[in-house]
Amino acid sequence: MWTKTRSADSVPVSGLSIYDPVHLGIDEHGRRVDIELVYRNILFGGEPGSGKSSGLQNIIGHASMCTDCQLWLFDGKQVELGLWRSIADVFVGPDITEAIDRLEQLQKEMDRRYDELDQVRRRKITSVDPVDVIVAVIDEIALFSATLGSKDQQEQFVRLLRDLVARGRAAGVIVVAATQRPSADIVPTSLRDIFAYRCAFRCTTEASSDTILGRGWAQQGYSATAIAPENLGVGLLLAEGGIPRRMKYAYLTDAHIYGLVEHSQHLRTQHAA
Ligand SMILES: Nc1ncnc2c1ncn2[C@@H]1O[C@H](COP(=O)(O)OP(=O)(O)OP(=O)(O)O)[C@@H](O)[C@H]1O
Repeated sequence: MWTKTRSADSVPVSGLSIYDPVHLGIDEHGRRVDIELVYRNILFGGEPGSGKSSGLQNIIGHASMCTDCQLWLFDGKQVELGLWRSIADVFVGPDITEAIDRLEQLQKEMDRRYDELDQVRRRKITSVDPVDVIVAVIDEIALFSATLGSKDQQEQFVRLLRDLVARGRAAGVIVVAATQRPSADIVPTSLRDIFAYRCAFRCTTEASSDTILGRGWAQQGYSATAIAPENLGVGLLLAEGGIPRRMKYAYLTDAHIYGLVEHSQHLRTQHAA
């Protein structure tokens, strides 16, 4: 059982809250990298096979151990997030119509929460409120915004995504998104800039790296092109107002995920009882 006096290098696996820091990995000095995800969003980008899913899996792993959040998984590739399917509150495969329906549902829920907050003259939900934080994980953005469906549907998907990233935070809607196509058509500046956390895994060009981190970082020496192809799971993590931090993500094997899923089912059943 996790207690607040745990040692600095252990990672709690039970009794977590989505309001707790989320462990992602270690930096190049061997220090833990934990992020405050609540009230924020995170974007992962990098070439195929660079390790982006280890970023997603760590966040889902944390959320799976929390009884104060819902997991909404949008898996354009169907198999990337599939291991978590049995504990997901919503699971959308490569189906643009369903993805749009679900994002609209999230948008309505966000607006409903803002109406309620407004009525009680508050600006954001907190851990004492009896509402779940919703963690919406989208892998891969490009499949929904540029590959599946019609142009109209793709544009609608991007509009909804942008609105949720821009306005969802205080209403307890967190967007975690990944793309293996870090280009301006998939991640326009207006979308990129509203993610508080951005992480670039290995990229082939400085322009791609800047597409994720923000213009100018490559010129200042922070380019994900410098990550060697064999350094899987290494990324440059940028937090609002900071400088990119090179880090290595913790890696969850399939066996770890099976274990977490089983434990999560147990936690959720206990919580519902
Ligand atoms: N943090 C990590 N530590 C060690 N190895 C890793 C790590 N992350 C990924 N790998 C290795 O790299 C392989 C590819 O990683 P992963 O599937 O996460 O890449 P990806 O960027 O999500 O790929 P895609 O763009 O196809 O979704 C994994 O199967 C694993 O072997």
